[in-house]
Amino acid sequence: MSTHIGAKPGEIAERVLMPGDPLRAKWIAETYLEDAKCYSTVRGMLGFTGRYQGVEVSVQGSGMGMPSASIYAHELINEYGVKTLIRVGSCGALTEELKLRDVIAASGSSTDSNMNRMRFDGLIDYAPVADFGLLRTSVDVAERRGIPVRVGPILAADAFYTDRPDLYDTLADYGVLAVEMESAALYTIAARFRCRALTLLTVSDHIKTGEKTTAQEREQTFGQMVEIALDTAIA
Ligand SMILES: O=P(O)(O)O[C@H]1O[C@H](CO)[C@@H](O)[C@H]1O
Ligand SMILES: O=c1cc[nH]c(=O)[nH]1
Repeated sequence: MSTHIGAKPGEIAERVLMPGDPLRAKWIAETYLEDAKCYSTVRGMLGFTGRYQGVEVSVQGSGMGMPSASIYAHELINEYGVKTLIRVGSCGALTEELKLRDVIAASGSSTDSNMNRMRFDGLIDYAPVADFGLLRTSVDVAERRGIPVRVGPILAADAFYTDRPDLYDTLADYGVLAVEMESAALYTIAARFRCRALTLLTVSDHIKTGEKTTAQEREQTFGQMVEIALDTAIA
């Protein structure tokens, strides 16, 4: 096992879906994977491997925020040989062009996190981006399934609760669609270790209208996003 994942070598597939919520990981495994087996319960951050349309796929909870997600992405890639990571998360919409439950494919991820400033010595504003092949496949897959997907940039924020909602409006003026808390770190780590990463999101909250889904809905009802992620993972 690695420091934070209790799997033996070979128990994790090369393709991994990564929700923040470990119970969403359980729901995905139980709903979509054949012969799903739990390979890790360390810290309650559940991980499962099973088969989707005959292909081995794993689902690993990553926790909330970039420090937590970075640990799982790093260990999955460097200790378990994972090559493809697709985050399946919830997000807050920053623009009224989006509504609750819309699905987003995040082409790029701005961030207020200091993690990359440290990485690049404060000298470069690195631009974390999705793997183009995965992004393109996800759009094709969604089209085939008849699921509308909005492709565009998002914000990966350190804080869920902000004192600066005005910055969200400014970002929306620059085309940023939504806010979540992991994608910039995921894209950066995947680039660093030459893996492929994509973030798919479902709008769980609307920052402009105040509408929101329940915790149970965030855990168990974002099926369209998961179906796009699984089809993309095995393509
Ligand atoms: O639903 P998940 O994947 O956890 O994603 C979003 O939800 C959490 C905040 O509620 C953060 O992790 C954010 O990125
Ligand atoms: O990070 C997140 C996730 C969902 N909704 C938000 O407002 N922020």
